[in-house]
Amino acid sequence: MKAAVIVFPGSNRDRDMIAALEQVSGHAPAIVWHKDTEVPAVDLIVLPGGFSYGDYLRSGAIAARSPVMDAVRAHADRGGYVLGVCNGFQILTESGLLPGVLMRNASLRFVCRTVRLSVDNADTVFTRGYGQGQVIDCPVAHHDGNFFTDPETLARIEANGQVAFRYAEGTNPNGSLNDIAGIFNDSKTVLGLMPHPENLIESAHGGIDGRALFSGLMQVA
Ligand SMILES: NC(=O)CC[C@H](N)C(=O)O
Repeated sequence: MKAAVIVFPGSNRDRDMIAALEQVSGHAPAIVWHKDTEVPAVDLIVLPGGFSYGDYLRSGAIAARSPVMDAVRAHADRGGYVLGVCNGFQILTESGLLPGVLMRNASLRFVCRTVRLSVDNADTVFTRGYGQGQVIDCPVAHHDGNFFTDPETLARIEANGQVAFRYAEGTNPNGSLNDIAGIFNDSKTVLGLMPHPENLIESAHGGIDGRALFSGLMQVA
């Protein structure tokens, strides 16, 4: 599995993501600046967390229009894997690669804590390291994580197995519709999620529940 991590001005989880990918796969990912117009030939492109462009306008809105995003879209159109975490998820919705929007948290507060997630669809490349319905710990740190969409799109996402993770056990930190924490595109090759699995990779992090996402992904040649 070859991976590339895109870095935007204001990304701050890029180093954590690079470390997680390297630790689980044994290979350092390519690092691509958002102004580049080409991404090396890789299996997986990752949009990391952070505050791209200071979250001005809307979180992820300006990054979604960065020069590199045409190459990310072309990769996704070819069926290449794309993972967006937190600000990366926001960039994926803002660029139309995933449906819905991420609104301000219902509390109007920045939330930084560990939540519980249930794995809603374990039959994908991203989630096959988990059991169906498995409940895991995962940290969140965001102010715009409140997933929202129109009723027709929500029904389609639900019917098509596009919900990857749901906040479990009353831990929804932001008011997301149907407790949605992460979704896939229609073909399950693009995943966006608000929690940070890259921050639960080794026991020094306080747990390793995020590791199976990366080890499952790395099974791709
Ligand atoms: N940790 C992050 O990626 C933060 C995401 C985003 N800037 C927010 O606060 O909503």
